[in-house]
Amino acid sequence: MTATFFKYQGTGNDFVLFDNRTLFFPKENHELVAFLCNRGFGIGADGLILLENDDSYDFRMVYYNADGKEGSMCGNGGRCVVAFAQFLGIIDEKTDFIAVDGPHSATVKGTTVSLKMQDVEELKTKPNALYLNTGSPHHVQMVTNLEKFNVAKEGSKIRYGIYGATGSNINFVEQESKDTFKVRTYERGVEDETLSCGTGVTAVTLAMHHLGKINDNYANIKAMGGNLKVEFDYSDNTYNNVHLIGEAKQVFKGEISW
Ligand SMILES: N[C@@H](CCC[C@H](N)C(=O)O)C(=O)O
Repeated sequence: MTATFFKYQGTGNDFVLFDNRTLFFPKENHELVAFLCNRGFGIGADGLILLENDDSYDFRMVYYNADGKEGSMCGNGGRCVVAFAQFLGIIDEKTDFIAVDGPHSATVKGTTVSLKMQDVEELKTKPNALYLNTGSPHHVQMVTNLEKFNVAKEGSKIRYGIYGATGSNINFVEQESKDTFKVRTYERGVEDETLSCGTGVTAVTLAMHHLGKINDNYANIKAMGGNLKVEFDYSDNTYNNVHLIGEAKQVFKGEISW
């Protein structure tokens, strides 16, 4: 069959998107998803997102990692699917949608999307690191000289060595100033470093607050593919009103046959 696809990116985390409101996409064909995400043989992306109808929300987001398997929540993908929903005329500037980790609200202003993430209660201490779930599982580790750090090698070692078959996304972070952090992420399901990871920079921000490295209720994050801001409130040992804010852009539209 031949289908129209859209390519979006959020700070360099890139996705193939399909409007699947007619449910045409063969969702159980994981080899097809991996092919579409393949940078040599397919369209090329870190993940694939289906926008579908939902009875209770504006739309449903279904997310697959580049390996073809359905993933946990994708923060940058969430921002991209909100921009896509606006492009399709499903929403205006505000939305409530449903994803694998539950409901999300979001607002769009120009190309900037602010996405509300799940509340976070539990941060686990690991040797030299913290582990938390922001919709996806994340290991957060501070390093020095992040620019020279071998993220792919060290990330893969930790992802398989510490977290076993289920795995985790692995974030390396270096503080640049009072409220600004540089972050590089090894993504599970891509099994490589990506240019940015939304649930990852969210996890980094909450972890940095937990470690007393942030005094205010926000952090500016410099990912490899651009800048993001994470805002949050903290009360009763819970991080709530967590927002991931940054650009999400349509890159191109095309047709693909399989
Ligand atoms: N790129 C994503 C994270 C996607 C989820 C992840 N790779 C997983 O399933 O573990 C983001 O922006 O949050």
